[in-house]
Amino acid sequence: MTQKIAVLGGGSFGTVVANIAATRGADVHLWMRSEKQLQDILETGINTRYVPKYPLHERLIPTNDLAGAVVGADIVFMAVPSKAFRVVLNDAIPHLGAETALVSLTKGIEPEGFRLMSEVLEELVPDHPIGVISGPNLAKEIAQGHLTGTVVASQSPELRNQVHDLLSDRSFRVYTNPDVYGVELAGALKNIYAIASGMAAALGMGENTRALLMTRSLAEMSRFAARLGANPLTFIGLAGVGDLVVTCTSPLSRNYRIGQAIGQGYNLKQAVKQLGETAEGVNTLKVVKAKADELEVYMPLVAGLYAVVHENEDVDVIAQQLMLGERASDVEFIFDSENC
Ligand SMILES: NC(=O)C1=CN([C@@H]2O[C@H](COP(=O)(O)OP(=O)(O)OC[C@H]3O[C@@H](n4cnc5c(N)ncnc54)[C@H](OP(=O)(O)O)[C@@H]3O)[C@@H](O)[C@H]2O)C=CC1
Ligand SMILES: O=C(CO)COP(=O)(O)O
Repeated sequence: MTQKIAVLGGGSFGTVVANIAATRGADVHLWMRSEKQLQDILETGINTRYVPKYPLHERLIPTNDLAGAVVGADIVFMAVPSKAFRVVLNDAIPHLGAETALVSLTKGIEPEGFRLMSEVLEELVPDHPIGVISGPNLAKEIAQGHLTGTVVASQSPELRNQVHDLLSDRSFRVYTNPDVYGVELAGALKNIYAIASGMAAALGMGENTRALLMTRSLAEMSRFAARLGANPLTFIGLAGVGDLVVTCTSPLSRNYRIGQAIGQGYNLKQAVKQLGETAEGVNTLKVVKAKADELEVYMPLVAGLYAVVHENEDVDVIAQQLMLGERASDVEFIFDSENC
């Protein structure tokens, strides 16, 4: 039987995931709040605002009727920014079927209570199968057909297989992982370091410096994640290293572009306005800085970036302090295991 899929959020990632599912034979309802955007897609067959030049499959039905999109859906994919996640989910809940699975595509953290999106799902729809998707997935590259790998994480093997079968195609490879928290945390945290990398690029860093920054970012994010109970090994997979590499090197990443703009001398407000799209890392930086302070986790890159982005400290001064002040152990999990 043909699956019914709902994707809530008509931005760049929601649109490409919806289109892949439609191309794979599902009936896909792509919900967006904007009437103007809906009319544009109905007229042109393209989401010109978010993914121009990407023709949408005829099985993809754009809509702004949330109830109609969700009713009878086998899977609901949540593709709105984290700040809108809870509100949109609450609106969807009365229309969910008893068996409907929910999968988050969102890479952010709710500030109140430091909740990841899977935790919001667990809180609000505890009886439904839930999962997350994360990985090196620049939406615009997926739209161009570049070979891409993603990770679906869920504690339900059935849901992992269902999403794998739904979305796998010649250019989109789906890998699976049971570590929901680690996969999701990696996707949220790397946005912070993408901002740092964009900033360093604007300041003229060399390739040695880029390698240093990315490797120390990985050390810092896995240290934080391990403290919160995630499996640090998840961070060497696609959702960790993979996503860190792509967002720390590509100007297609919106977080990287925020960093670039700040490195060029714009303030945060100007950088965000110029971007005009979602850059989750700006808020994630705030939330993670507060959590790291609370838990006393050593995160010098987060602390330095926070000072520049949110406290207007001078970027050159902080950049110098950062690398000079860092602790000198390379792979600290080795030291931990040797009890040094
Ligand atoms: N783009 C990418 O390459 C990837 C993005 N992600 C993650 O996916 C999530 C969504 O990002 P992305 O698609 O890129 O974002 P975009 O900025 O491209 O689009 C955001 C979408 O969410 C909608 N939206 C925003 N606020 C609300 C709200 N309160 N109620 C309803 N709809 C709302 C916007 O509608 P409107 O246009 O009306 O404002 C728009 O359709 C983020 O967490 C991001 O980190 C994950 C992997 C890849
Ligand atoms: O998460 C992404 C790629 O995997 C998208 O990154 P940005 O949100 O920085 O564009």
